[in-house]
Amino acid sequence: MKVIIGSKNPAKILAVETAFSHYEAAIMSEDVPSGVNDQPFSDEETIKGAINRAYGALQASGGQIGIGLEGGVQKTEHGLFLCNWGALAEKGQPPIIAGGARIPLPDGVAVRLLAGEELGPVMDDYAKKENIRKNEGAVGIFTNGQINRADMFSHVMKLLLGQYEYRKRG
Ligand SMILES: O=P(O)(O)OP(=O)(O)OP(=O)(O)OC[C@H]1O[C@@H](n2cnc3c(O)ncnc32)[C@H](O)[C@@H]1O
Ligand SMILES: [Mg+2]
Repeated sequence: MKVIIGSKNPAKILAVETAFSHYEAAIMSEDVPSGVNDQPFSDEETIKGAINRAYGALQASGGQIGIGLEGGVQKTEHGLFLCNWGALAEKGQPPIIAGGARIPLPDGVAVRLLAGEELGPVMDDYAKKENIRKNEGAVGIFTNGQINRADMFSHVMKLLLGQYEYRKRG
């Protein structure tokens, strides 16, 4: 089985590799457009990004499965929350979709996103580190390392793969 991830982000790639570790799967990655804003601002937009990446990866490759993982934020009455979504695409089938863990962002980060900045660079600036988005992620910083970005996307991947297996059972 050939699986293509629609991103070159190492945290996303690690999550997909971990999820498929019990499969005889060749895992590849391709930088495909999400078709949404670089900083998605709702669950709806983030899901669309994940689906677009999944089908984009499938089309780019001739593989059997395309995976799209997308990060965004969602406004709530309790503040701006991180949101993460995943999609699994198979040719001729509707997408399989799953959501990830969510936590609120501190006001100091939220105001900058609301002013139009992207979370990736804002996080590096806020935490005085580099490439957080490719490593522990915002979720890793604000959970004191309890859940990093790959862990969080690994959970999304299990939810996707489990639904895929259930579909295959018929
Ligand atoms: O290369 P791609 O796959 O695009 O990976 P990305 O890190 O940009 O991730 P997304 O496009 O899925 O995320 C949308 C935006 O949110 C940022 N982002 C999302 N989750 C993050 C996290 O946990 N830590 C830091 N930045 C994050 C990211 O840098 C983008 O600005
Ligand atoms: Mg991005």
